[in-house]
Amino acid sequence: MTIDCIEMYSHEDCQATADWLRSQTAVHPLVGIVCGSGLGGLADALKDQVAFNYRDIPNFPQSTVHGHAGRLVFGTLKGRPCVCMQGRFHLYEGYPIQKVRAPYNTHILARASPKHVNNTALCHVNSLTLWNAKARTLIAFTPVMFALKLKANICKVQQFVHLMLDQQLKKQHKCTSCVLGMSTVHEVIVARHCGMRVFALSLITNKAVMDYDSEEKANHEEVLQTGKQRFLWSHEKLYLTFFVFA
Ligand SMILES: O=P(O)(O)O[C@@H]1C[C@H](O)[C@@H](CO)O1
Ligand code: HPA
Repeated sequence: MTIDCIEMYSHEDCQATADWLRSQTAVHPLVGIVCGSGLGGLADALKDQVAFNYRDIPNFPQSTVHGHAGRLVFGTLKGRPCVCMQGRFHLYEGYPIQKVRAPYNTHILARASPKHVNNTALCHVNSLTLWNAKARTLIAFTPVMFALKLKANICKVQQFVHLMLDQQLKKQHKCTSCVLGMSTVHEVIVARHCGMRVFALSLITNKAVMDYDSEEKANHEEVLQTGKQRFLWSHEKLYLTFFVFA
């Protein structure tokens, strides 16, 4: 861990980011949504939008993944102030954990598993590194799944353990009742650490590569495509659901 990392993402830096955003918009969000791959269109549902490119926000990381627009969009949904991240940050982009977690010191997200497994602990990456390393475990998600089943007639909603993998670790686990991801867990840890309530939905986009010997990787185009197709017919209800529990 270098001194640079510590200095770059200090409390003061996060405060400066938050202060800058507050000075630019009168919207004070009650809810924040991190739009995952293929789900950036969620932000388009916001009314009275005020949007910022990540590159214009002080101390903010940049999106490098295809399909992640790199915009922070403030507005209202069903009359409630909200902010959407069109683009999230991943360890596989080469970002240190301080950068991946930076936006959540300031606000949230979107995926659904009541528990998660932080597989990146295997390579000594802890979201609370240099911050509060003692707070390693948590009850991650607000228990809304049963209510969600009643309220939202979207796809099939099921509870799964969310298993986070780095690209390099993709073959290390045989997990039968898991959804796999490359994000979310660090976001949840930091948001919970900050006292936020978290609700996460995972859209199942593809069949995971589970063959230990396979060189195959998740097909990002397939992930984006599935996201777009599902989003087209489900976003109205999805949004209703978010806001019932905000
Ligand atoms: O936004 P997330 O991180 O959920 O998107 C998934 C995981 C990888 O970033 C990418 C793989 O195609 O999509
Ligand atoms: O196949 C996958 N593996 C891990 N994370 C993912 N996120 C979308 N698809 C995948």
